[in-house]
Amino acid sequence: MSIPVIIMGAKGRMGSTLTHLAMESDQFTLSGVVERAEYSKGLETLGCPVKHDLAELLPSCPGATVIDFTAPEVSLDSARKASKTGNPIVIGTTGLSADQQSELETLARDIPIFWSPNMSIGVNALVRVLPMLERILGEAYDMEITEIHHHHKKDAPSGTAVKLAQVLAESRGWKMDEVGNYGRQGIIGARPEKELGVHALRGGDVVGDHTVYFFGPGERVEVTHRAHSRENFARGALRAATWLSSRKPGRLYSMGQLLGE
Ligand SMILES: NC(=O)C1=CN([C@@H]2O[C@H](COP(=O)(O)OP(=O)(O)OC[C@H]3O[C@@H](n4cnc5c(N)ncnc54)[C@H](OP(=O)(O)O)[C@@H]3O)[C@@H](O)[C@H]2O)C=CC1
Ligand SMILES: O=C(O)C1=N[C@H](C(=O)O)C[C@H](O)C1
Repeated sequence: MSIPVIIMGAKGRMGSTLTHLAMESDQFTLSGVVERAEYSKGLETLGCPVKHDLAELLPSCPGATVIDFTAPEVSLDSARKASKTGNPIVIGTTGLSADQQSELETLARDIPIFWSPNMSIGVNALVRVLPMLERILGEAYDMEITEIHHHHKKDAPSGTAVKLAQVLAESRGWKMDEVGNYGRQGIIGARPEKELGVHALRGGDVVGDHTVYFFGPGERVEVTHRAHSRENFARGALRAATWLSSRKPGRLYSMGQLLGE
């Protein structure tokens, strides 16, 4: 069975990767793409409808899954539009505010919505194993996270770093809004024991690196994930679209459920 998909932001880094993978695969049908008018030149060669507003496409694509890697306000708008027509939606956009996340959760009661800040299997495997590492090493180990991304990236820290920090903080019984330290400068004094540093580096064309550090007495453990290409994110999103097509609404789904919590 072929899964019909609509790609938002088809000229973007993730949008174009998704569009090409969906076109190449017989497991997906490209029902249409959406891109802003000034950037949509060339998309007509895809041989599917090209629109500038998702709302123009949805009524003619019942059941098609929208895949959206754009910007927070755009993804939220896509979810609102999809909720009017009942289309499922997979969102990979990061940098959503707490209010935007909570609106997604509300919309997910009406339509199937999947949102993950990182669609790679590797990072989601890390999400699983980090609490175990944290428990084994214990509180004597200071935790810090660094992330490196290309110079075009708009949000910081990355959605993945935010997720990894949440997982580590929860494992230690901490709250990120109480212990998070996002970059250091000046005479800051000694590092408090109850702190979790998250630091963003930007430059060049780095696809996405994340390192979690556990600094302990006389040693340190470093766990690194490096994405080599955007294809692994896109393949994860297409896998999510397939998985979501047989899910009912009710809760905001993520990679945890897809991989079997
Ligand atoms: N979850 C995951 O695994 C991953 C998530 N991401 C996240 O995905 C998001 C996008 O990243 P990336 O692809 O690098 O960014 P890009 O800027 O390359 O792509 C975003 C695209 O969306 C387009 N867009 C903006 N507004 C609209 C609109 N109203 N209608 C249609 N299209 C629109 C942009 O057009 P324009 O250029 O005109 O603004 C652009 O083409 C980011 O939040 C990033 O963090 C990225 C990789 C993996
Ligand atoms: O913007 C990107 O490129 C990426 N964004 C995601 C994030 O913010 O975590 C995932 C990946 O690291 C690439």
